[in-house]
Amino acid sequence: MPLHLNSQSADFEQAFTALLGMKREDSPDVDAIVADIIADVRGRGDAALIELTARFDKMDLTPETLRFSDAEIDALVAQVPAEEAAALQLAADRIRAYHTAQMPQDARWTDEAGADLGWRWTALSAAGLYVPGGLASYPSSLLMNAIPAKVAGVKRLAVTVPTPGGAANPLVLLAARIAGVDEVYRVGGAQAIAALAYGTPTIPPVDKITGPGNAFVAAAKRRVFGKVGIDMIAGPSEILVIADGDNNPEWIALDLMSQAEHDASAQSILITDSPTFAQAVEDAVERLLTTLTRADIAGASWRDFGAIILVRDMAEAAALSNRIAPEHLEICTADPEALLPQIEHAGAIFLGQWTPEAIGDYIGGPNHVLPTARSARFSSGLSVMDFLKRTTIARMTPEALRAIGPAAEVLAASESLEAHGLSVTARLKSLNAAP
Ligand SMILES: NC(=O)c1ccc[n+]([C@@H]2O[C@H](COP(=O)([O-])OP(=O)(O)OC[C@H]3O[C@@H](n4cnc5c(N)ncnc54)[C@H](O)[C@@H]3O)[C@@H](O)[C@H]2O)c1
Ligand SMILES: N[C@H](CO)Cc1c[nH]c[nH+]1
Ligand SMILES: [Zn+2]
Repeated sequence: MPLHLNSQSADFEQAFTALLGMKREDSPDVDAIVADIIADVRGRGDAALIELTARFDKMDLTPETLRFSDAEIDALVAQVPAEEAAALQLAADRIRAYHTAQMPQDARWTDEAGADLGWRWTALSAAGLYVPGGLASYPSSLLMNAIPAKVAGVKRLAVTVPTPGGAANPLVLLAARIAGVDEVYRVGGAQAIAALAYGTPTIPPVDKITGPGNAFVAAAKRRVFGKVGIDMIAGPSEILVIADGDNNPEWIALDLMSQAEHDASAQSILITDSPTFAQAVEDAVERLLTTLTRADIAGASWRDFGAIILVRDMAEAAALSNRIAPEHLEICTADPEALLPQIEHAGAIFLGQWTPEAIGDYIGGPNHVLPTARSARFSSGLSVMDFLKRTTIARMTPEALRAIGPAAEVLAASESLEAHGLSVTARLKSLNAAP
């Protein structure tokens, strides 16, 4: 049974705070292992990659076979059924269009002092994308990471994917091809992250690493941060549905289960003002859990981390949602647009009963790599901005320097930084000396 909370009950605040503080991830002590793996890859390059891949992925590689050849990618891509290829292509087109609209503008203007100011955006030179191996690998996640990078203008994009026992997912290779990535390596885990960050003779280093992975991958990303940029450390998936009583309980139950089936540590929460509807959704979930393929995972997630919260009205629902700051928020009310301005913290918002969260996972256009574990309070989902840098630009004319330079001299003196002040003074003197 999921947790049941009622905003009117005396112990609500205590129970809700406990819900917010729930620990949903094991953090096994992998850091020492990862530190050794990174040092090994830095020291021995490809030889370490080959040895670690034989140990962890039961696969024999040579420097020549670390990278998928074009012919190997062709052969795998040819195995993908036409219907799946068409769906992946449509997803890619829509994700590309959405992220193209996201591109920020350069700016340049002259202010009242005559100073020419602005900024410009430029892409990272090279990015690395980690794609988790085995059954956990999602071709949709490859598109969600690679397409924003391409749209931003990243010239080189390298993908690493473990292929345990030699098995590769053809859809992942097709997704790479559709996204325009042809540099794909058969390495995984901390060794892949180390190779992307520090480079080996076969894998040139990148500037930023994105993509999800297990505890070893996450620990390695934390360790290489600083040497390279990283996106975020994604936690188990979350969905919060705010729904009034005028919804189909079966649909809402499916939406809750759509994230529960990702991971036994995922979290699905329903907030509603209707006790009858709450009961109907709970009954619908129980029915679903007798048929869903991944009922074991979804059931564990619902039982251990699921919650149903009864509130007085939708304003209260919005306030609680803001405290939860969910990765995904569905607003299934008569007028979702009316509630939207009250929502301050959510990774992605889905409005109305015709917008199941799964549309956002695959085909809507927005990115599905989103902040989890309440980090939507201070961060956003993956976007073109993750692959761009903003550089400021300033140009003074003599008039502008005359107008604002003296204040710089004063501030430099106040910080006892003589050369700073003199660099302005020298120019002002030359201006004053000019006939
Ligand atoms: N979009 C998403 O957020 C998303 C998508 C897919 C998967 N995931 C997550 O990715 C993870 C997939 O995990 P996975 O393990 O199947 O694949 P993975 O690719 O993350 O990890 C496989 C690698 O882990 C390393 N490894 C395994 N055991 C090790 C050990 N004892 N010591 C050192 N290294 C070891 C190996 O190098 C192996 O190649 C899951 O946690 C899943 O939740 C998230
Ligand atoms: N919902 C996941 C992120 O929270 C992304 C995903 C990939 N495939 C299906 N769903
Ligand atoms: Zn999903």
